[in-house]
Amino acid sequence: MKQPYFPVFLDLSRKEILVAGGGQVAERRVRSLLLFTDRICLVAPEATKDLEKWAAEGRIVWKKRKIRAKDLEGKDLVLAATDEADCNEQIVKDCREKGILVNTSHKKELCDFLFPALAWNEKVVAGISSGGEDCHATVEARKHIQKLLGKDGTSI
Ligand SMILES: C[C@@]1(CC(=O)O)C2=NC(=C\c3[nH]c(c(CCC(=O)O)c3CC(=O)O)Cc3[nH]c(c(CC(=O)O)c3CCC(=O)O)/C=C3\N/C(=C\2)[C@@H](CCC(=O)O)[C@]3(C)CC(=O)O)/[C@H]1CCC(=O)O
Ligand SMILES: NC(=O)c1ccc[n+]([C@@H]2O[C@H](COP(=O)([O-])OP(=O)(O)OC[C@H]3O[C@@H](n4cnc5c(N)ncnc54)[C@H](O)[C@@H]3O)[C@@H](O)[C@H]2O)c1
Repeated sequence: MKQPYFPVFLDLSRKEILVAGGGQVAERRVRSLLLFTDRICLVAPEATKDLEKWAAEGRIVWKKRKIRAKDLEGKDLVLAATDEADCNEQIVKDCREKGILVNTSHKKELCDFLFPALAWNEKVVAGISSGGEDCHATVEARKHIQKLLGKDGTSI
């Protein structure tokens, strides 16, 4: 790894999270985040079936429209996951000005933090990263570690 990233384990229970975009990447990240918090706000004109379901169940708040700068107010952690690079980059810029930690799914160099793959059981949570260099290696490692932890970690 050229630049390994230091893993931190955040208490998300009092943090406000914003996810911009409602596609496959956003769904995967919300699925992971729902293990740790219910303070998730999604902003996207369209969303996948599972995201829609979580919104209907009240597990996340869904603002069904394009992102606006005002949506960042009061947020602690932001994930830009739209399919519009310009939009993601504007979100990163706005977050930097406001001192909000930001991740964007389209360009690792712009991320304050990387989104890990997760493996877990009742006692242990593992976050896995290749430092952004090889997502496939990360997925393989996640599968091995989940096996060691002895539980199917794919469902919430
Ligand atoms: C682990 C996981 C977590 C999650 O997303 O939940 C995750 N990516 C996963 C899957 C995945 N990623 C990609 C594909 C399509 C591959 C293909 O096409 O072959 C697939 C497979 C799929 O989607 O099925 C492509 C891709 N990924 C990034 C870029 C942009 C770039 O590299 O600059 C592009 C090109 C996008 C484009 O083309 O525009 C960037 C990032 N992806 C990260 C995390 C962060 C570093 C993780 C690490 O350090 O290893 C990092 C750096 C930043 C971030 O996003 O935080 C999850 C596996 C979950 C699991 O199954 O366990
Ligand atoms: N980091 C990763 O692991 C990874 C993996 C695959 C792709 N990607 C990148 O992530 C991007 C998103 O991937 P996807 O598969 O989820 O895309 P997708 O096309 O399935 O979904 C895009 C979503 O963004 C929403 N959107 C578009 N403009 C918006 C705006 N202005 N405000 C709010 N929401 C908006 C759309 O409504 C849609 O819900 C891709 O374009 C690619 O660059 C990253």
